[in-house]
Amino acid sequence: HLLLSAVISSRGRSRRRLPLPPGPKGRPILGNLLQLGAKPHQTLAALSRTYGPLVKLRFGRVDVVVASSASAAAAFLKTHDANFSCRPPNSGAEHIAYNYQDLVFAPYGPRWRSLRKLCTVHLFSAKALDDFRHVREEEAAALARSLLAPGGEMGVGKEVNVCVANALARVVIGRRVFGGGVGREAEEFRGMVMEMMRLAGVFNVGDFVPGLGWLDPQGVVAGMKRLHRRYDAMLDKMIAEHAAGPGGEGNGADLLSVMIRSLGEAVDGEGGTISDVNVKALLLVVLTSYERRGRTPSSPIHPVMVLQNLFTAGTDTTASTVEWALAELIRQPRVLTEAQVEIDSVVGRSRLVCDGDLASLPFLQAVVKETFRLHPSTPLSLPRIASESCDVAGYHIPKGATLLVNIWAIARDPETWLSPLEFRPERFLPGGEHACVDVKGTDFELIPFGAGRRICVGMSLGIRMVQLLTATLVHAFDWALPAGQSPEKLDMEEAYGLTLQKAVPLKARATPRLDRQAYGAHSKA
Ligand code: HEM
Repeated sequence: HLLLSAVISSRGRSRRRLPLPPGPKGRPILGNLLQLGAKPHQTLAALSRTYGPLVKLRFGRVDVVVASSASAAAAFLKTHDANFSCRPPNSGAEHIAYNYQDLVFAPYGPRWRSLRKLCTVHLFSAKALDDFRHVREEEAAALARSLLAPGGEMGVGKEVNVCVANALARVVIGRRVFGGGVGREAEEFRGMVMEMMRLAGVFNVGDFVPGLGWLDPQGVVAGMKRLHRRYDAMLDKMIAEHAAGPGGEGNGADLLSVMIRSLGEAVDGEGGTISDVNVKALLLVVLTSYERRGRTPSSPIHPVMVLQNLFTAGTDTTASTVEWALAELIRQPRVLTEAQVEIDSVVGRSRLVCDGDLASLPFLQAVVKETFRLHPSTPLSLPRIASESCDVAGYHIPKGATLLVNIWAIARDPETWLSPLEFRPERFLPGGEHACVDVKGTDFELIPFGAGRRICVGMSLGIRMVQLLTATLVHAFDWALPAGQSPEKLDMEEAYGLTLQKAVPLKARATPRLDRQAYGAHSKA
């Protein structure tokens, strides 16, 4: 047996190593970091036009491979997914994610699995989505009512953000967070999430050239530390209010209540159960300030970390997708009218859209898919790391390489998409070129939520929320741009961050188009 292994391994050694994927030459020390520019997803897309769908770069000391076609993405996220199921170390995980103690950055393993399961069962399963549908409907109705208030043009993104944050908060901590709509607190929260996404989107020199980390030339680490303190304070307040008792949904079905109840069964980093954890004591620890940094990977799952993940990953992604959808529809009045006609025919004009209507609105669903295609909220997905070296599509991928999947470029690939830059929902309708394509991680030409083991955990909720809110805005209002702005000239420029914002926030005037009483009622007649 030993002899056999020796023969196999010597054969492995003597086999010629495949070449690395092609890519531009980098500079000394920083490699290709300075070539990324202000919109790395666009720069990387341009590089893939020169070098092909698999490009190799070097950021400081780190090898980076970028996949920019559906088949390259499938090779990594399907064929080799197990080897790419961890995320690379980075300053964000250290300074913001409580030293990797969260769900987004946790190494693939038992702790990650138990966190994911907890969230899936209580928030994102079909049953959980059903149990909380009234929450989404009530918050969508509150959004519609807030838009009724007279007052000229409004920032659509801000309004939607409050709505999404409240809907999420009700299922996660059992209460709304911004009772008063767009106000100081809501603005501050949104600012924090946007700052987090901006900082997390920066390719931080210190992550790639450890020797330069102390200089923090882009100010990323300093910014993250500042932000971390503000986040901490906000989450502590949320948890304290939760612990203070009644006033929330009241039935203890929210995720925080569930987590507090189930902490005793939580799985630690080594795969064992922590059965002797006193839940009450743990909650107390949360409520009094304590040293969170430097916790070892075997520490128990902590509610704060998961809450932070869910609020950060769930609000801006969802809200900015709705903002992009509305901007596209305002730009193309024909498509907006078609969506309104469809919803009117199913819902009428005497009530708002409800969750149960969505399945009967194929055109609206196609509008949402087309928005996810052109404006995926995390254009470079979230990075993965090669746990071992491997061969992909005829190239050698070294161990420790960072994988970036350019889901933005894939969804605009002219090899796959007809008139890729046109907003044309019909492509997803029966008879269209992509009639059977969905966004759920199996059709690699459209993977706004990523794919494979670490696909977005909140995908089911994200899709429902974007559909419901887009449908509500389209059905309940006619939309007009501020005087002097023409729809076809609407600015659609992108501002890069971990999430892709509209560089110029959409401002528009909403005119109600339903019966007055509809804005207070959303149940099926
Ligand atoms: C429009 C909506 C959304 C989009 C486009 C989106 C996109 C993504 C993408 C691309 C990833 C990386 C997947 C990968 O590595 O392959 C991700 C991960 C994640 N998303 Fe989302 N997301 C959305 C909404 C949400 C919501 C509503 C939540 C929760 C409330 C959420 C929570 C997460 C978490 C926790 C992860 C990390 C999962 C892991 O590492 O196991 N997302 N998302």
